Amino acid sequence: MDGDGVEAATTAAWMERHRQMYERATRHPFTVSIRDGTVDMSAFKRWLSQDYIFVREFVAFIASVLLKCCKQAESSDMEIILGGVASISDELSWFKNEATKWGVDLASVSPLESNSEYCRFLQSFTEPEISYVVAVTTFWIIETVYQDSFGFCIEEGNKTPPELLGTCQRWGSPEFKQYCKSLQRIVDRCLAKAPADVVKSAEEAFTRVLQLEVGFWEMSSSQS
Ligand SMILES: Cc1ncc(CN)c(N)n1
Repeated sequence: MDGDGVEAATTAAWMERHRQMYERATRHPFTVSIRDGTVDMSAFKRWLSQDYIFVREFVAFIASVLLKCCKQAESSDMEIILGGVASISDELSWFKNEATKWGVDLASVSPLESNSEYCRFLQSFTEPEISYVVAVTTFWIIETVYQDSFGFCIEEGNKTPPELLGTCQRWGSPEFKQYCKSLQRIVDRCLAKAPADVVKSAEEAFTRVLQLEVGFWEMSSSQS
């Protein structure tokens, strides 16, 4: 509690507690190399093709968050999460267009190990035992890592190659930042009412996403 008796936001406290891990996920050498203009284009293309596979799995994940939301949450949450479902269709088309632009054949791509691991994690959310609070926390931090990572690539002083600005704006835009903020408000509201064991599981999911995101960037940079 702060001096006014208001509960400090839990997500802000986690960001502080796990700051190093958060920085590793959002200031990874791969995305920093986009910002400083030294990105290896074969790594970029690998990221693009692997992320297309990820996003296809992410569709089912968001659908599972929406389902849990409809069963357990306030109706205003549903409209925000539904916005995420709507924009994912656009995201898939975007990946297909980019792949054509970069000469990447999406049909011949198989998931690399770190991607498969992340996809298995997403699939685990279809289990009905996983609560809405943990699921929406996971959704928020997955989106936030991309928002922060790519937002940095278009901040002042960037040397991002012009042909990659569209990619960075996709997740770094002020609109997407606002979307992530609205998810964060949902998460904080839910966590404030959740029992301690659920808050603990949500924090574990938060740190797990940060690890998986680092693994995803590493895989993109090095094909491991
Ligand atoms: C690995 C990963 N993490 C997050 C996002 C953002 N939807 C993404 N496309 N891919």
